[in-house]
Amino acid sequence: MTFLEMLQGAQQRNRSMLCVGLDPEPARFPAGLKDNAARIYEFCARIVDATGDLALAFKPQIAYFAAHRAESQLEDLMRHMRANFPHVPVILDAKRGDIGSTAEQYAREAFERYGADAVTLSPFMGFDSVQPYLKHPGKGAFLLCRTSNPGGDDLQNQRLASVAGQPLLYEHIARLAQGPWNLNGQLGLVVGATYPAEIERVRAIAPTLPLLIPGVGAQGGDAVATVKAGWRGDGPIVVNSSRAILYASNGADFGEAARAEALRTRAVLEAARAAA
Ligand SMILES: O=C(O)c1cc(=O)[nH]c(=O)n1[C@@H]1O[C@H](COP(=O)(O)O)[C@@H](O)[C@H]1O
Repeated sequence: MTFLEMLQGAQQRNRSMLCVGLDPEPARFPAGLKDNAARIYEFCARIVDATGDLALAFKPQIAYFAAHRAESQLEDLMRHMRANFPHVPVILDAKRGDIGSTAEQYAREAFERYGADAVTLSPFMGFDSVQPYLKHPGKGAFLLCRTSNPGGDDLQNQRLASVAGQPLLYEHIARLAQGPWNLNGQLGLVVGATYPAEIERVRAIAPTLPLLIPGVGAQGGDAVATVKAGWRGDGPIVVNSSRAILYASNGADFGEAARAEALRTRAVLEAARAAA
């Protein structure tokens, strides 16, 4: 099964465009787990169990595990997600980008060590830094295109005078990903929910690619505008929310609160899709 087929299957089964982001910060854990990096797995597994039937995808952010020397907990979590929610794809948010020989190792880390279904990548170093990931059949790769942060403007909104039509850099990335770089249909793009006009522009250039769209929830992106700008029947959107779900409560009811927030966000997204 390809990553795209897996996404489409989860979308239909869970009636969801919501990606639950797993960015565990022990300092924000509830009492009993708080400040204890040895409990990262436990915290995340509770969130996964509370939201797995509502999610289109899960997205663990690798830095939140590595910073606490918690890679083995991430391995356990990947196994937990696979065992309990085998139909929900897992996007490892690693934002890698390096020369081909090193990229081969990063690809093995994501797909073989952690067993991820897809990974996030920076396209900054060009196609040979992306290609090693495409040698893993059925796996997906989301290229950073128009990111959700304000500093995304610094490079992504620069005009490329040397390219026909003088596109902005993010438009050029979208064109490459929809066309010549997408050898086996494995690519998608990352576009921030904080910039709906740019989501619309990317969707026009890349009508069929899956779009990973972070920025609703804690970053204040507009979920309804996001769906309106990005959703097409043949181009799925994966709308990520991390902190708003993870820390919906800092009490013992954090799992229930995460579920309530995931339900709420999923409903907003689905209503916007029905109206689109
Ligand atoms: O690639 C990403 O996931 C990503 C790209 C982007 O442009 N903006 C962005 O916020 N992210 C990630 O998405 C998550 C957003 O988290 P919240 O703001 O807590 O929902 C974090 O893990 C970010 O690293």
